[in-house]
Amino acid sequence: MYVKICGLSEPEHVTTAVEAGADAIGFVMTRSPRRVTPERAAELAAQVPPHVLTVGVFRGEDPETVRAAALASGVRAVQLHGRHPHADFTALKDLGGLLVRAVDAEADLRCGAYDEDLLLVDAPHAGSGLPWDWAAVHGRPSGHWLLAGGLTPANVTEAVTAAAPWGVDVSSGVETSPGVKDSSLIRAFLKAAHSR
Ligand SMILES: O=C(O)c1ccccc1NCC(=O)[C@H](O)[C@H](O)COP(=O)(O)O
Repeated sequence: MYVKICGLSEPEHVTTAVEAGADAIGFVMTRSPRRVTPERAAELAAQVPPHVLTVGVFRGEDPETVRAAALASGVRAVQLHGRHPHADFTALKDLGGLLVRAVDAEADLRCGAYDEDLLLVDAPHAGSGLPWDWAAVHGRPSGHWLLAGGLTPANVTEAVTAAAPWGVDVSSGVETSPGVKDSSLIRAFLKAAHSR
């Protein structure tokens, strides 16, 4: 099971996630309690070995703003939340990194429909930490896709059984309060997800 830990802002938590076997790490560079500047994301990304994907997370910014932040931070993937048109993905293709399209269950769930490499199927309000009806997407997305939204160390097994995703993504579920990550929760989430 592919696991992405999102919304990291402290070096300690980046180290924990890498050592506990995360496949990808996300840095939120849009309005959020987890927001980091591109410069801070660059410092954190410099700690990450090449086998772990670094992802810049955005919502609603225009492609040029996303491009500038991605280049300044050095992330190897860009994750776009919100109703971005196909053209925004096309415009970012030449960055050379992976493109992640983050959507809710009502959207087009064909991975690649917008030239993205990976689909992230999230709760209607990304980053809220609220669980949703994961079973509603069972068998619907095509290609490589991550399940997100309200996952925790305690419920990730149930969520994976319900939705049968290729991978999972967590942020709020490994926090003690919005934006404050916890190393023991990060380890517990990775252990539970990898036991699937
Ligand atoms: O984390 C945020 O505050 C955020 C704000 C705006 C767009 C995206 C945001 N987060 C995305 C993620 O961290 C994950 O992709 C996912 O939504 C995590 O969900 P959850 O575990 O429920 O926090």
